[in-house]
Amino acid sequence: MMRSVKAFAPATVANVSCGFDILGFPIDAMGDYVEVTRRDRPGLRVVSIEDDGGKLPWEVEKNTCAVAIQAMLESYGKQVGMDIALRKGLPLGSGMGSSAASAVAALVAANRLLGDPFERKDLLPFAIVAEKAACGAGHADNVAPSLLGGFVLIRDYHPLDVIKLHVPKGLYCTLLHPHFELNTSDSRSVLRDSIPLKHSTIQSGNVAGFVSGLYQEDFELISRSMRDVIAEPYRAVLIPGFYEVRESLKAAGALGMGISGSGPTLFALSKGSEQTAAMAKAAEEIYEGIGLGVDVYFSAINTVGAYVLEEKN
Ligand SMILES: Nc1ncnc2c1ncn2[C@@H]1O[C@H](COP(=O)(O)OP(=O)(O)OP(=O)(O)O)[C@@H](O)[C@H]1O
Ligand SMILES: N[C@@H](CCO)C(=O)O
Repeated sequence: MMRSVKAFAPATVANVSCGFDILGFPIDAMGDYVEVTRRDRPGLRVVSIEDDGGKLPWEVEKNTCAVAIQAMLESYGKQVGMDIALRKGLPLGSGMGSSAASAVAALVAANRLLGDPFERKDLLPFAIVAEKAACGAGHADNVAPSLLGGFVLIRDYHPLDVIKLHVPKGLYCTLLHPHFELNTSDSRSVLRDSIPLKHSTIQSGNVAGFVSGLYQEDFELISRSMRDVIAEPYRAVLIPGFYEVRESLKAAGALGMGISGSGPTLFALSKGSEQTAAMAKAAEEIYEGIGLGVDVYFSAINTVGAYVLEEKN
């Protein structure tokens, strides 16, 4: 019987401009690490949290690692005692799916500790419960790609219908993380409850175009489809320099760009990695001008999702 398991879950870009709450992909560049260790008594404990600046909750009903594992154990039907150790590789409130990565890494580790009773896709509802605990909304467009890898479409939430999409060769992602926090719940609160019919038409056309572009490996179609009329117009005002950075990234060769998840990180897709240095330089100059530090990450699209790093007997 396994005594402890450590797993990694990648950061994710949710929405991908046109797919609000229904589209996302993971990146290779970074993620969260969770180790779960069996204990003699039933019950979960968060025993360590590193690299969170002391900001994350240790309570099992609040930390997404524990919330997710608890939901899994309820479905498993047996209370197994586990100690949970979390190392944050992702900045908080960044728009890179940080709460999701914690939950997914915890689930993959705990599932393996139990001998993998759940298939990968069957862990998703437990991760959604955790996401709801963290930001008030049970959106799956961070947890699903972090768990499954590649572009993932959430066709429906009730019941869950999640589809892994084709990843074209040579598609590359640049992430720009300006140094301030924007919580998902805050940037969801600026959104409208209803959208005009014409916006629904525009958005549906673009999400269909984007998915077709992936399968046809048609980078021009992907580029044309990266437009968001639902969330971006309301959220852009929360992100200093958004429109300037957008113009500079496009001029430097991005296929398209947008807000990663709920921001403030911005992402750009490109064909290959040749343009990424120019994109980063252009954006860095703009952020410097507005007095904001920025971290830049380059990554291929992660196609495998979360994985087990280490098992101890
Ligand atoms: N392991 C965790 N347990 C509990 N809360 C967490 C955990 N990791 C992050 N959070 C919190 O969850 C909230 C949701 O933010 P999160 O950091 O996931 O958003 P994000 O990185 O901006 O991602 P996105 O916009 O892509 O959802 C933040 O308040 C963050 O501090
Ligand atoms: N789809 C979610 C993702 C949050 O990362 C949102 O845009 O609020």
